[in-house]
Amino acid sequence: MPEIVRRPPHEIPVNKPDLKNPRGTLKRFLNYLKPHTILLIVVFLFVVLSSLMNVVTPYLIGKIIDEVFIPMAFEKLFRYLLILGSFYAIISLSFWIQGKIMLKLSQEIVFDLRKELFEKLQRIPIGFFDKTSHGDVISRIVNDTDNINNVLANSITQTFSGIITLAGAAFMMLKVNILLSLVTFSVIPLTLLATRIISQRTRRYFYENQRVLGELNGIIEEDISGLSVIKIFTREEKELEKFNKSNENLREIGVKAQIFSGILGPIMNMINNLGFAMVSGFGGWFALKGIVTVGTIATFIGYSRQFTRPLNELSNQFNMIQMALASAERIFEIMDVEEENDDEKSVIISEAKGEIEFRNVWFSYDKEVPILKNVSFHIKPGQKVALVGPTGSGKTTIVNLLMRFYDVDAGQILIDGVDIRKIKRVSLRSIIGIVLQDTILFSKTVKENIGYGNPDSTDNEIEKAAKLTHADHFIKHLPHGYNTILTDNGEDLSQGQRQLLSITRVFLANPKILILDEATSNIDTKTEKSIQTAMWKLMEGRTSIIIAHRLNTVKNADLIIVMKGGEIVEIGKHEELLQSKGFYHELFTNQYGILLEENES
Ligand SMILES: Nc1ncnc2c1ncn2[C@@H]1O[C@H](COP(=O)(O)OP(=O)(O)OP(=O)(O)O)[C@@H](O)[C@H]1O
Repeated sequence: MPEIVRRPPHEIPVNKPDLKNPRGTLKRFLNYLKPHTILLIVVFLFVVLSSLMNVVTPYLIGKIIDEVFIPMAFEKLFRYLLILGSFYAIISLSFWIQGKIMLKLSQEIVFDLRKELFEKLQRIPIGFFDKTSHGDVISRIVNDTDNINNVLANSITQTFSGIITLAGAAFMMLKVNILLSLVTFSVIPLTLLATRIISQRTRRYFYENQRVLGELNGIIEEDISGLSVIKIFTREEKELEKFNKSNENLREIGVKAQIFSGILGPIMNMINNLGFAMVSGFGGWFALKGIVTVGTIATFIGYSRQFTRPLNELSNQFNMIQMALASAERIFEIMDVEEENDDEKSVIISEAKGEIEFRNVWFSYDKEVPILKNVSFHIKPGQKVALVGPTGSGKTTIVNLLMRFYDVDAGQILIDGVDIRKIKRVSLRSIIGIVLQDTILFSKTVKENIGYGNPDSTDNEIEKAAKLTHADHFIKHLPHGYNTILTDNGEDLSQGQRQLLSITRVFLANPKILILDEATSNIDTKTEKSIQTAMWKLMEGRTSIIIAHRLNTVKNADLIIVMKGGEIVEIGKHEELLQSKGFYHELFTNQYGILLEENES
């Protein structure tokens, strides 16, 4: 099961974003916004409109008090109320419109990003996943795009409107009364200080909270996937202890995080109230002295509220934008991975004969420790070749190279005399069929799974193939026969049944070259017999390489290639190799000693 690297939900980063190239990333990201320039301008205009109108409302309220209530000139009241009411209505409408546009736009952009990422994944060489965990890639496609979505939908407009409101309110205040402006501004340092101290702590606790949550998720995930092993080794108590410790940690840190984040609101309220009190106190004093009007005091009470809100929010929004940039950086990292590109002159092999040759092949996964050392062999069309050797000797690596999941460091691999680097990958891979030990099936119907490599095949062809491999028998007994939907890699089938399906799938694809990884695990004898029969049937008329674990296979093979430590140590037929009493003989008597004696007797 792939390890899923959990990144936090959009609001709280696990780690502080570590941006490598924020400018470059931003510039590149803006390209995704370019097609939506007109809509963005519309949104921007609405943001400016609503923010400016918002800034004017306290001024209007002050005016109503000074011009309507104080002189008791109520005939003007209706006009003012109409203006104020229209302002509020336009502000709300504008918020609604900008929110709607940004929501739609962010979904569209994220849809494109996810699509581009997934398409890219199909073109990335398999070697990429040796260095990057599956979980990390999943996290980039799901969580990082989600971060961007949230910032696009909310933070951009909020940041703009925050800046405009701050600047607008400051401008209006200074215009109306400088003295009261200074009184209102005097709480700014307190607001900034409180936000800074509390946010820093809250963020730290939230980082920690997410880390422990990730740890707990990891424990649960591992426990569920390894449940049978836990039970076999009776480790339930220990696992429970581990879980309880992590759960307790999460509780403690969760309480701290929530308490601290909850403190900010009341403290800000207190500072706001202090601001109100100061504005009212000084305002009253100034009013008595005739420096300001009562309306001006009301105006300033309104502004002091408008002023502190963006002050609190802007730093938060800035953090979110940074996080989204970090997410964009991680997404672009995948988009920049070098792709599997075919050489321009590469060819398509339409009628393959199935001849395979490895010529002095050297290969290493990390370009340091050689895994295959000067491997050479030649397989004639239609030959059945068994690949044997101890674990880690390089058998799977040979298959990986033949499929061009990796390229050789030195030497050549030829199919029908053509270097495989000169064959288009799609063509190469369609010549070769693989049946792996760890069968991969998809959450589709049995029928679709069998026809996976051959989507145009008819129901008749699928059933015919299944009959030939004897998979038909068990498929018919499934709840919905060929239309049964398999779940979670065919978890509801036995291992043998999964293998029979995978053999049938390759059968239908009808490749010229076949690679079979024989199952080593215990399958009941009846199914094993079916699988063996199916495999031999599949091999008819095809060049086959079998990573062999069974005596029957090696005995009946046309050629046996014996690997040891990345080298070919012997090549020959079963009897010849046994007689020469070399490594094959040793391997056999060690591994299959009893079987061999039984067979010989
Ligand atoms: N993706 C990889 N990255 C780095 N090293 C790898 C990778 N895959 C395999 N190796 C290393 O290459 C060597 C050969 O592995 P390979 O899987 O080819 O052996 P094998 O003969 O198929 O073994 P087994 O019979 O156990 O399947 C091993 O030492 C292994 O650790």
